[in-house]
Amino acid sequence: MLSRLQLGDFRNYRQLDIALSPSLNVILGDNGSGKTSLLEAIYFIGSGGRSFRGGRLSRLVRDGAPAATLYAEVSAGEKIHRLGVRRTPGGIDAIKLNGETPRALSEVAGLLPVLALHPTSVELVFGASALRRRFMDWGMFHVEHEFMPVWRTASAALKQRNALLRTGRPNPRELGFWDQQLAQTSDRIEGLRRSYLQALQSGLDAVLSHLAPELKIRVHLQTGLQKDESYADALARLRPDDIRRGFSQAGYHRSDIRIETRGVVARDRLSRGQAKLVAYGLVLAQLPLISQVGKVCTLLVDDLAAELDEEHRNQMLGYLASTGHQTLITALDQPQWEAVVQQNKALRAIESKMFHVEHGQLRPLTGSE
Ligand SMILES: Nc1ncnc2c1ncn2[C@@H]1O[C@H](COP(=O)(O)OP(=O)(O)OP(=O)(O)O)[C@@H](O)[C@H]1O
Repeated sequence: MLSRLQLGDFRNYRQLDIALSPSLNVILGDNGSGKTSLLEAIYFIGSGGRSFRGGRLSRLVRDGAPAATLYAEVSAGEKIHRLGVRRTPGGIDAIKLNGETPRALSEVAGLLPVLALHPTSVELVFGASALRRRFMDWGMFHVEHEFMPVWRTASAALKQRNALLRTGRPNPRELGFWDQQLAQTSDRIEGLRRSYLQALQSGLDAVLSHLAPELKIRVHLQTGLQKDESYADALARLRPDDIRRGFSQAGYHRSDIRIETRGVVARDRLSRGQAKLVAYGLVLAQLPLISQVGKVCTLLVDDLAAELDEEHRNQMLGYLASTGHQTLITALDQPQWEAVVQQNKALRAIESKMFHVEHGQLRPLTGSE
């Protein structure tokens, strides 16, 4: 988990140095003060250099500054890892982990598992399949040690096959070889994804029973294969069309999670508010799976009050207090937050730290300051 974070010239933070609680951290501040930017910095470190709010990553660097710097101390059991990253508007130009220089930030993505609940999380239900694939592969990356090597082989096979297809006249023997590689690795990845989704389903049932018992949701792997078809069959069937189009239409890279409610695809049935609850439920369902492999997640929760009605928000906060994972949550003001805490026994019981941000300046708050 993240024990300390320092920022330099990141968004509206000229300088920041924050020591975090291993359980709950509440970030208070007016609109535009820098709450989301703080969560975004943590997400950037844990996700291999991504942002959860879209837009151009070059904007992460404070206006007028040459580069943003991020430094994190991540504790894992007794050990503390020290990670420093510098990002210019053009890209990441320096990374240091415990004095060594990794090739890419994605290489150290296992260090700090981060999950975020934010206004665009709902896209997990309504958005493109790539988001759901990334979501399930994130979980498998952290809990299934076999996943990453198979995924790398599959991704290399896909690249080679697509390059051959793009020539327009691929050598059949060469294509046959890559077909076999892609089919085998896709079968293995889908097997892992199926087991993962089964485990995720149990987590989802448990979360939704707290959060929104009225919602009944099932998740399945959707492969795009025809009935009883293998990947080898599908690649053979689609081969002439793949050659015409110049890319592979079957494989692990085309799968999706089918999210259903009472037998209907969820995106065609749920209201936006319900879909938000389902998206949050899916994200939170990953937590027990991460716990099972002895890891702790850092959960970033942005703007919950704006996203959920009071009843669901309180249920959600009660649930968040019980996960055992490190949580950062943003809220507008202290009286509002304290009123929420008053209503919520689980929140009162958990050890927490509170911070106030104003114009990119953060200070710790204590008690009823
Ligand atoms: N590259 C940048 N350089 C300087 N300031 C920036 C940069 N990018 C964003 N900002 C500013 O940083 C401020 C903080 O934005 P942030 O989204 O973190 O606020 P917030 O506290 O989450 O607000 P809200 O409650 O409205 O969501 C905003 O005023 C924004 O205009």
